[in-house]
Amino acid sequence: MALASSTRASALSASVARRPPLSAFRRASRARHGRRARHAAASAVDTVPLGVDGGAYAKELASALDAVRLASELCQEVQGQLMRMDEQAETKEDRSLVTLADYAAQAIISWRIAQDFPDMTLVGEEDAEALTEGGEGGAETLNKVTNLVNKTLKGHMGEKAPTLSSQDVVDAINRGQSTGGPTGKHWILDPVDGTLGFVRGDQYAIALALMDDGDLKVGVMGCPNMPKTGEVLEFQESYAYGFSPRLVSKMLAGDSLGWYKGCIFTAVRGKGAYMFPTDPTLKFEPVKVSVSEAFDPRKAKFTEPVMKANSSQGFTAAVATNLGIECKPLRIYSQVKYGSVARADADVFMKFPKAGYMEKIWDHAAGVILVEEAGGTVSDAGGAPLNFAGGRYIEGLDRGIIAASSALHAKLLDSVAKSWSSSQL
Ligand SMILES: Nc1ncnc2c1ncn2[C@@H]1O[C@H](COP(=O)(O)OS(=O)(=O)O)[C@@H](OP(=O)(O)O)[C@H]1O
Ligand SMILES: [Mg+2]
Ligand SMILES: [Mg+2]
Ligand SMILES: [Mg+2]
Repeated sequence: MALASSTRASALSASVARRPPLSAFRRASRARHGRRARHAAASAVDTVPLGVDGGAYAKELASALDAVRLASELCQEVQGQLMRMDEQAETKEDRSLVTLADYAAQAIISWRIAQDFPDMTLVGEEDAEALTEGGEGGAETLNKVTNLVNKTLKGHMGEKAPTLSSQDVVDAINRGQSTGGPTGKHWILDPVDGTLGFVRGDQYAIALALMDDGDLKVGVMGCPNMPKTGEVLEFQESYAYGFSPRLVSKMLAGDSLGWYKGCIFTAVRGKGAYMFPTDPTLKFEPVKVSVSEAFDPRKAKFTEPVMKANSSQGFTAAVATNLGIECKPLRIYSQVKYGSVARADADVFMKFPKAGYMEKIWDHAAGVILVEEAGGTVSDAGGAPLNFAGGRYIEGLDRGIIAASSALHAKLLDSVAKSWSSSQL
């Protein structure tokens, strides 16, 4: 299967052709979500667990949650195929990995949000160029992506599910080519963040955020392999398969009771951050999540990217030592790292990419609002908040990204400054 470049902007289409009647989606959504559906006037609002308040963004939160649930299910299926070697990852022109799931998750999320917000704009990681200009291989991939999207919709909506054409799927993916900006509402999407973790059977995240007039307002992050119990993250295992007896006993030591892994996080500006199971049939109350309170350097943990190529692990080790942290780093693929800081599995997150690397807004948007709403602070290495309104990249980023509880953030900033000047000597 040959895949062509995904970097050149493709022709855009603002709408998905043959959109099914909204009422069909709403009826199916109600049927699927059973009892709660009777209380809700608007369609997707029934998907939001009781106690999670979307405030002025209730409709956007509901839509985002439904979209991320669809994509989570789809990704789990593809990860299973990858583990069984029925499918394989491909390499984009920038040498990064891409799978059927990256395309299909962007398509299904884009399509789902557009059902509720037909004029929405989306800053998404993927484009469909490799599927439309990749010759026979591209056509074959597009066919598989389309089948995956339709199968997932059918699983959720039953007979009422629309059948999207390949062109619908291409249009939905390419809607993600927006450059965002400081005015109006823009959705920001990483359909599969941590694709390397995804293909290795490990952690990944479906990361969706809404920015309104330059400020992040909503974040929904699906983490289908994230264990409910934080300390389990330290075990280097294949989260896509069953767990080893050692890990299961560790998980059962918590109060998991049927919810061992699979977490969705939601955050709405001013309304807090919550976690509940990815699997909608598990009826657990949403848990309000908060960053770690006290900082005890002997017990503190910091989290960072797995790959040395993505962040300087030597520099972060120096910062951690300066803070007095003794534990080895918790290296996790994807924005699951932000989730682990938000629910206090880790106290600190750091990422220091190579000089010249431009961070993309979809790699951080959902995670940042999640940590902020859990009581934390996220900034660049100079202490400035990240700028999500400057286009597809985080403009003006000073060196790297750090996150911690608001109290610890000041100390962290100080340690970064000290370690930076000594590393320059
Ligand atoms: N050179 C370089 N430096 C820094 N960051 C890079 C680099 N190349 C890629 N990326 C982006 O990193 C995203 C994955 O981040 P992770 O934190 O999951 O990295 S790691 O695999 O744990 O090391 C990854 O996101 P996905 O493509 O969605 O997986 C990339 O956008
Ligand atoms: Mg990628
Ligand atoms: Mg990413
Ligand atoms: Mg991605």
